[in-house]
Amino acid sequence: MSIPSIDGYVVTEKLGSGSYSTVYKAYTKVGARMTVAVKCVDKSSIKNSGAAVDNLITEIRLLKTLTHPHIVHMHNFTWDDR
Ligand SMILES: Nc1ncnc2c1ncn2[C@@H]1O[C@H](COP(=O)(O)OP(=O)(O)OP(=O)(O)O)[C@@H](O)[C@H]1O
Repeated sequence: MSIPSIDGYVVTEKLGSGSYSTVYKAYTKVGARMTVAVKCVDKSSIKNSGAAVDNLITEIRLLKTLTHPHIVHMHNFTWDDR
């Protein structure tokens, strides 16, 4: 996946990748430049796998609710065409 364009963020480099995702380093455009990790899941990579879609939705649902110093905090979630 090429470096994605994401509203509100300047994406600077690739940090790593998982089974269905690529994670990028980015910072917020507005206000203090908060550095974040942006996890991008390519829809085409999961469209034929019901289990992968279920896992993704579970991950999003859990990360929305979990607050713990040893668990990464999800600030934002969005869909786009890809
Ligand atoms: N918050 C983060 N900060 C820095 N690097 C990260 C962060 N989150 C993920 N990464 C990097 O991106 C890689 C892939 O992240 P991802 O969350 O998809 O991994 P995973 O959950 O281990 O993969 P899988 O989906 O295969 O289980 C990680 O191994 C790590 O190198």
